[in-house]
Amino acid sequence: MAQRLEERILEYVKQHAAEGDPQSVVDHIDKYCSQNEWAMHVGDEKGLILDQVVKETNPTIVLELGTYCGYSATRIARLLKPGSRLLTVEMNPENAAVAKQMIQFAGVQDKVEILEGSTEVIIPSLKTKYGVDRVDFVFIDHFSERYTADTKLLEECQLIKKGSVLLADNVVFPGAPDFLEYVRTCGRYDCTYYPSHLEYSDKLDALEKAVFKGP
Ligand SMILES: O=c1[nH]cnc2c(O)cc(-c3ccc(F)cc3)c(-c3ccc(F)cc3)c12
Ligand SMILES: [Mg+2]
Repeated sequence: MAQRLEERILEYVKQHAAEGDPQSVVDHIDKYCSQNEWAMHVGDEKGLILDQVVKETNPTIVLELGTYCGYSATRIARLLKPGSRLLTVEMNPENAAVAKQMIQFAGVQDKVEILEGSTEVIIPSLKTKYGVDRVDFVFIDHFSERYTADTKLLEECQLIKKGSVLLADNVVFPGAPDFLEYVRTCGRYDCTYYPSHLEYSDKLDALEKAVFKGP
């Protein structure tokens, strides 16, 4: 029995999912975490909303804050057109190691780059170190306490331009009240609220979409 929950999830995927099939990886993570052990992936219900927003945005450069096991990176990458990239930031090295293997198994490694470190350090280095000019879509799913500061950092670093889409998980549970307040009142975002449920649970949760209108 693997020591860590995240390693048990990876093991289950490797033994049961179809290698090279991102949908199969996503489905098997959902199966394991709804039937065996709860884990904090965005999940299947909120995942369908994520899919819809990714499809309508059709992004070339995606930034994800909070990789965890690579569930949402796999979910997003499976929808990206050829030549597009997903950069995902994870500060926990053990989770990053699991995510690397998960993404490899799913066969989306050519589209996904895992950046190990904290967002406050990595975001300011995206232009210089990772050759990013702008990001078209940001999935915010790391720590709700960092949502507002990192959103302001994306603005200050001029990484988001008119039309860039932010989508934040957990705005109800655990909740991100200052983030909702900021994007809804600063005048620079068009916001949409998507009520849903906490992954693998009947607790209420929601996603917030914030489309940048420009500085
Ligand atoms: O931290 C999270 N990052 C990204 N997504 C999360 C998510 O989708 C769900 C949860 C979550 C966990 C347990 C629970 F009862 C309710 C919600 C968390 C989270 C919150 C506080 C914690 F202390 C540890 C985990 C995160
Ligand atoms: Mg989440």
